[in-house]
Amino acid sequence: MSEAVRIEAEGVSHVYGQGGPQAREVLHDITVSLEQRRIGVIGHNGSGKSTFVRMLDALHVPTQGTIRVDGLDTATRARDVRRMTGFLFTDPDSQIIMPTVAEDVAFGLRKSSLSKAEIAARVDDTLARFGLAGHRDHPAHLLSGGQKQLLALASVLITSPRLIVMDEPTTLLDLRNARQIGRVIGDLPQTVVLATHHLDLLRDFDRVLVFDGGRVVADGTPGEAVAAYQELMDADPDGDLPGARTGV
Ligand SMILES: Nc1ncnc2c1ncn2[C@@H]1O[C@H](COP(=O)(O)OP(=O)(O)OP(=O)(O)O)[C@@H](O)[C@H]1O
Repeated sequence: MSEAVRIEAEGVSHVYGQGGPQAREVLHDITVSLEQRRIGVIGHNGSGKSTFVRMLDALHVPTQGTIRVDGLDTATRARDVRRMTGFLFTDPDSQIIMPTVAEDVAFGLRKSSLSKAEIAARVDDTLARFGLAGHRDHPAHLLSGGQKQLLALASVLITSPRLIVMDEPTTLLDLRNARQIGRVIGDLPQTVVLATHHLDLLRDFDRVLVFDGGRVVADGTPGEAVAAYQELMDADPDGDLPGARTGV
């Protein structure tokens, strides 16, 4: 197993629409240092989870403060950070690039030094692992929502990134496929950061951050974090709550 990728956020704030009439600060002065292999991120809808995890792949850069991934400042070394990071979006349509399922999975290897035969073998293995072998030549956009999420994960994993960041990757999945993703995540040798409302996926995680109103309000084991999250909900029963889904 490779060493965990260290992630350091120092005084990180983020404003959407900075300078404009709609400017809004949605992350406030976050400082955390993460060196575990499995990091969960939970919190209410709109609490800032997506904004934070997107920063780990330099999709957003902080308006104040710095994020370092493996020592690289995401604001100045975005390309290097992206090279080591695989990002899984909630909406799989946003990352399906190629017409067929097999072509989409192979896309990530287009710049590798592998031969055509080696790429084909890797694609076949990956499709089998995600239950997509029977859809090899299927138009990717015609898969079901859940199959598309599996395809998106397969396409990210085939490139073997050192850090995998996932933003609610199980929203469209049925129980069986959500469990499958849970197992896949459990077996990954890489560092994983997972933002999710599926709290059960985090059961074996090393560390879970709880976001509320753009701040990290709790940080601990999955048990501690989920308890803190439930306390938040109890304290604000009329808030805009996602309904913590369990049973995955
Ligand atoms: N591109 C954007 N422009 C302006 N505001 C945004 C943008 N993206 C997110 N926001 C706002 O930032 C705040 C945090 O959103 P974010 O998506 O990070 O929350 P979240 O915790 O991931 O929510 P959810 O659980 O619903 O996905 C929200 O109030 C949201 O409306």
